[in-house]
Amino acid sequence: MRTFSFKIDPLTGEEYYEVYARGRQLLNDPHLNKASAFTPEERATLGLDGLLRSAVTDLDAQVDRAYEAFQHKPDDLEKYIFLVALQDRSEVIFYKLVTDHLKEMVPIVYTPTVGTACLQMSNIQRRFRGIYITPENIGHIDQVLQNITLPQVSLIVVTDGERILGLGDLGSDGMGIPVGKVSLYVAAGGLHPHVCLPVCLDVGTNNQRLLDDPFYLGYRQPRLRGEAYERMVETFVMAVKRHFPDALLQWEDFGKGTAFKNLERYRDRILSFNDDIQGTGSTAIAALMTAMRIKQHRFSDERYMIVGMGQAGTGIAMNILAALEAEGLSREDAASRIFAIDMQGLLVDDDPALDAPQRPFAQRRAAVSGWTLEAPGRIGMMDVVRNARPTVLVGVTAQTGLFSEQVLREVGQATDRPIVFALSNPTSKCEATPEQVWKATDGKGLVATGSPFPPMEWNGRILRSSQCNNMYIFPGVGLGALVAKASKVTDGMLLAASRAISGMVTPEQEAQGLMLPPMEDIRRASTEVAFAVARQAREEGLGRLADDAELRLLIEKAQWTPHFVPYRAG
Ligand SMILES: O=C([O-])CC(=O)C(=O)O
Ligand SMILES: [Mg+2]
Repeated sequence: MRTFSFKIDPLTGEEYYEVYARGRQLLNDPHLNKASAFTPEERATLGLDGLLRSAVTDLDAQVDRAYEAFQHKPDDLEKYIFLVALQDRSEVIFYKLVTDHLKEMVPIVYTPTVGTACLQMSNIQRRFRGIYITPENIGHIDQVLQNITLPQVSLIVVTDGERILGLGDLGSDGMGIPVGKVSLYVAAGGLHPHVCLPVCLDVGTNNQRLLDDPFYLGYRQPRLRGEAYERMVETFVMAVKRHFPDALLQWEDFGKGTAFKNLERYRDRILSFNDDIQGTGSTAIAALMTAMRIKQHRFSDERYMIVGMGQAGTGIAMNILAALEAEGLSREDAASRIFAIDMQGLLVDDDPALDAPQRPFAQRRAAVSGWTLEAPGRIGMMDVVRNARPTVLVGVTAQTGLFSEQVLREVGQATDRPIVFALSNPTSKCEATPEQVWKATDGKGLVATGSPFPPMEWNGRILRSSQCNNMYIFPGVGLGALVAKASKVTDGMLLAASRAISGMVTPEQEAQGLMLPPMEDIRRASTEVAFAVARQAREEGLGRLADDAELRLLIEKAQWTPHFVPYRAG
């Protein structure tokens, strides 16, 4: 049942909510609760008399008070728990706090702390957010979607929890990730919290720790697989299409096998994209575009080693391939510059075990048959480093410290400015810290990581690493696609997003080694991405036919900043 409607006073043009909820119900609804900021008039007319303490404060004072309490929390997990509890009390106070202190808050509500939280979700969770769909309730999915109390659903982030960050299968404890992504859609992208829905497809888990944990709150079964799984996803997607035909669906942290399938199966059928394949791939290529400017190189001047051909590795490899082809290289010539390593070692074209996403990135056997190997057989990372002498290193393996000092040193000798992307999340899974890269390369490495790291002083200079995280892409892509009323998210739209992000990096930032805008600029970055995406959608004939100025205005109008709207009793 609706608890309020958004209205505009025809006489004054004032925006307000006509509120049907009263008293405790109002205070218990995080979308409506203003807590001590309810005005005396609202208190009198909405049944709040006596339910609040005497003082009437404004939003700024509420945020100051919350920030003070936040700072007293002893560690990051406690800070996370505090912020989630605040969000459960009042979305507006929560988002105002997060946007006012973005740099400090993002690593708590998002990567890396959200990873720590997901590892203990069943123990720390107080209230549930979003919706959980299981093999038991998928049969009445229409009822489930009717239980959503949001006034409108425009944006859905969905996971099945199989590959949460670099932490693996966390079942529905992984719901922390869609919740965290939604926080960035609002704080960075500017979407209204009333239109964003986190969803967990709780199909069970193969994580024995969770299955054995008496406190685990998820669907306590081994993962649903095969046709039954695919049927469930199809039923979900069709229900989304029926109930929220204009919404954008973001696929998040699925396992590799299902992620590629879902993306291909649905990318032309509904407005959707995969954050881990396309979002991470687009952010990485944006950072590489900047790196080429810094080095005054073309993509074809570099040799690329990608370790870990999961979703991120494959997405990045596809974008590098496209960038090389855009410089005029043939597909074959372009692919020969990419050395992709997965479980079996370097991907080589005579390996019968290659899967479809790996195949375009396999080296020709003839190209590597003359290599000197550490041991015959499998071609390992060190063999590639020694023989191919890569100048760009991308790690997406969830293997902590994989890029050893020796690897980094050798790459440092292959080029003036080695480019090292150690992208696994959270911090505990990083392949190499920026400090390790700089120490091994005499401060010359251009470094990006998935989780944030502090800068470092080196011979009197400040060196900075970039947080190459899909947070630079997804909020703006979602906003831009929605504002443009695009029917799908295309590769062209994602490329436009990457160009916009790279274009924001200033020469001063480049001089410090930054390849992406600093995190403090994430809101502006999202606006630029949204504009680039909407414009590209128009160029491709998939979006609104508005001119650039109109698109800018539409985006500006769509972006919400946290504030309270006056309430009138309805
Ligand atoms: O959530 C993040 O920080 C980036 C991401 O999508 C992942 O690591 O799966
Ligand atoms: Mg992800």
